[in-house]
Amino acid sequence: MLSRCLRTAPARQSVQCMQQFTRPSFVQAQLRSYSAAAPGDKVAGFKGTTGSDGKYTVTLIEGDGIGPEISQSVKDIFSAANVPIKWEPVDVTPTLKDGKTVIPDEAIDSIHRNYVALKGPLATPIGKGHVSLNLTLRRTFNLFANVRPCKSIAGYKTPYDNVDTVLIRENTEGEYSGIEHVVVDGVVQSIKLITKAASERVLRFAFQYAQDVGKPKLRVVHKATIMKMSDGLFLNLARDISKEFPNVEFDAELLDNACLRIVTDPSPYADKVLVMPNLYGDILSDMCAGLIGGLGLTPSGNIGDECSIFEAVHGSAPDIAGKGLANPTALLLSSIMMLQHMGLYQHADRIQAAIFKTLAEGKTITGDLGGKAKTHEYADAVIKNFQ
Ligand SMILES: NC(=O)C1=CN([C@@H]2O[C@H](COP(=O)(O)OP(=O)(O)OC[C@H]3O[C@@H](n4cnc5c(N)ncnc54)[C@H](O)[C@@H]3O)[C@@H](O)[C@H]2O)C=CC1
Ligand SMILES: O=C(O)CCC(=O)C(=O)O
Ligand SMILES: [Mg+2]
Repeated sequence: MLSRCLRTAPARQSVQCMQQFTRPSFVQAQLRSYSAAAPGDKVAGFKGTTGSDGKYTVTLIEGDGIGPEISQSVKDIFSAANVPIKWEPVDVTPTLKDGKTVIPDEAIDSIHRNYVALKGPLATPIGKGHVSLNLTLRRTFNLFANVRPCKSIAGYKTPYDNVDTVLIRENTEGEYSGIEHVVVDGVVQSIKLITKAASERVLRFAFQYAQDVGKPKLRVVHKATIMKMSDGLFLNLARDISKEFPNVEFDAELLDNACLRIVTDPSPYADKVLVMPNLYGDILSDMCAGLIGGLGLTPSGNIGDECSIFEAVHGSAPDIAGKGLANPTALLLSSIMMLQHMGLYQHADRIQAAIFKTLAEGKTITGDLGGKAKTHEYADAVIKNFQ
């Protein structure tokens, strides 16, 4: 890719091309070409290295609610598959420092050290209490792009069997900036912050992603008719950056229309990557999950230049927590994205094949999919399906 960039880019773009080249390996990983990770090897983009035991260390945040149950499934399956990683569990229970919510230094240091983490869902109190730890982690590590793929599961019947969307959500600002204040009693203001820097960063990532994964159409989902300045800036920057990617077809669609059209007929979205400001990606990704069978099935990757954190799209599911009812597939598929990011393609492919086989058989699936299996029974079935 670097040589292509240097060949085709005008001088003013060469710095950008270098930045593209140093983007995390997740994009390249999605090409699914196998690359062996030997002890000490450096996989392009992912900076972690194996220890003397030949294993990578990965930070594990088990999370709240169903988090420990679904994390256990990932641990059991990885252990049965002999994946060469060691988990480093960390506690992210927040503390107050100078009036601000902070995540313990040990957890932050662990992610900095390992460059990669798998995270269970973290609950956020409604209306008051600490700020979202999920957002805090994304901001702390500058995880600027949240990649949320959503694909129909073979054998699991839903109204459409051809859903294949990839949403890339700006992950550090927008409506999630958390800048809110009382203007006068009874009037509050919440600021949607859109910056050129953060927008350009996620847009370039999205164009590059679309090009690399063979979905060479990028669509910006926006509401620049109403938010003329904020979404307008995002959209205009996308138009400008599209000129750097002549091989990627670019267009734009209003958010409300995109919602209507995806639920009416998802097939025109299968050859595109969608990129959008933060809140739109949050909502649209839950909506797409609904089309394939629910939140128990959709993974995500929070991608940064240094570190990346992989997590399910769903939350802590307090309604089913502690009962062994949770579907661990979403976190498992997130861990597959993580393995691809780390260059461990063979392990990723093997586990992924076993997951899809188990779901397609339909004998040992969890209650959200109409089955009767407990979380651990489903995990055991996945292990039995290893080739
Ligand atoms: N990235 C994260 O860590 C996220 C955290 N949250 C937090 O999670 C908490 C609960 O949020 P909710 O709105 O209830 O959303 P939720 O995603 O936790 O649950 C929504 C519905 O989906 C079901 N569900 C979710 N995951 C499932 C799974 N793996 N298997 C089977 N069913 C599953 C739940 O039982 C519930 O009926 C909140 O405190 C919220 O702030 C919400 C979304 C993302
Ligand atoms: O942090 C939270 O409480 C919710 C985050 C969320 O919904 C998401 O990341 O999709
Ligand atoms: Mg959400």
